[in-house]
Amino acid sequence: MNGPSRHGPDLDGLVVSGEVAETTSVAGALEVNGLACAAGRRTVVADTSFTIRAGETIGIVGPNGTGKTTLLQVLAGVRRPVRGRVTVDGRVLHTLSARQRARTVAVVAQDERPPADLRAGEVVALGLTPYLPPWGGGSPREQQAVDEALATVDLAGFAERPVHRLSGGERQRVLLARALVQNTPVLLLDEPTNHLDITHRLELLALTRTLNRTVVMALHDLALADRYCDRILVLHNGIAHPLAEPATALAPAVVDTVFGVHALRVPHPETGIPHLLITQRDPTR
Ligand SMILES: Nc1ncnc2c1ncn2[C@@H]1O[C@H](COP(=O)(O)OP(=O)(O)OP(=O)(O)O)[C@@H](O)[C@H]1O
Repeated sequence: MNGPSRHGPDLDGLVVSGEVAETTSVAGALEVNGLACAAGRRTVVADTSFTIRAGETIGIVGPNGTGKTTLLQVLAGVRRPVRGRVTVDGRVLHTLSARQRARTVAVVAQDERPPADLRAGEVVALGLTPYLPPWGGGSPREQQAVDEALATVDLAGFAERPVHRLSGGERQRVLLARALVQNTPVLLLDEPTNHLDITHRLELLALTRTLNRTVVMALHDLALADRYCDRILVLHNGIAHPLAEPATALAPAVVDTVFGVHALRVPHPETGIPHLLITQRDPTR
């Protein structure tokens, strides 16, 4: 993905139909207090409290069905918590209007499928909706924001391509571009590397660290979470472990208990940067 500016696409001061998209370099602090989340009738994450600093990249990991998506939906404000509350920069998320929320939190859901008859550029432009008056849109400035976002995710020139003619990975990157033009202080990504080839997988994770916004993402690949996240939240058996730096959150004993696999943190032979090596419990297998 092509070297983004500080905010991904350059939306600083973007004037959209008379409104200025608000950008604040230090926004996006998230406070979670006594949160309990349920899927259907079942509480999947109980009594969780943590604080995310503005600009941090946070990974949520846990085995299948432990509540990563459910927690992200609550952090996005689209699912109500059973108990507790989420605040973003001091404002209680679930009391915000839909428009205010859409200016605060952008989401790329798991396996999201935009309408097949839209073009890629139209999908990205949906991210500008929170800044538009009714029936607004389509100005050259907005088109420029869409084109810049597409270039950021390495899809320059794809604006006119119908969504049904995109590959799974290209569609995933279009959805990320939509979230980038939304220009929110908080970005929530549910398994964002699904469908991506290894190049775009690594580029996406590197990109999240250059956006100067708070990124919270559910990830299955523990080695990538370890490498690219400032801190990690591990979900297991209905509880969230304390939010901690990767070396603590994914210590070998924790990985063994939660995932039943063997973890070893080894320095990369060329760079010396620690990498998490995951094998079955019997490392010879
Ligand atoms: N609408 C629903 N009604 C009842 N139970 C649900 C509903 N949606 C999800 N669940 C259950 O809630 C639990 C948490 O689901 P969730 O999708 O949040 O987990 P996850 O950690 O994201 O899983 P995965 O890693 O498989 O994507 C699972 O046991 C799931 O079966």
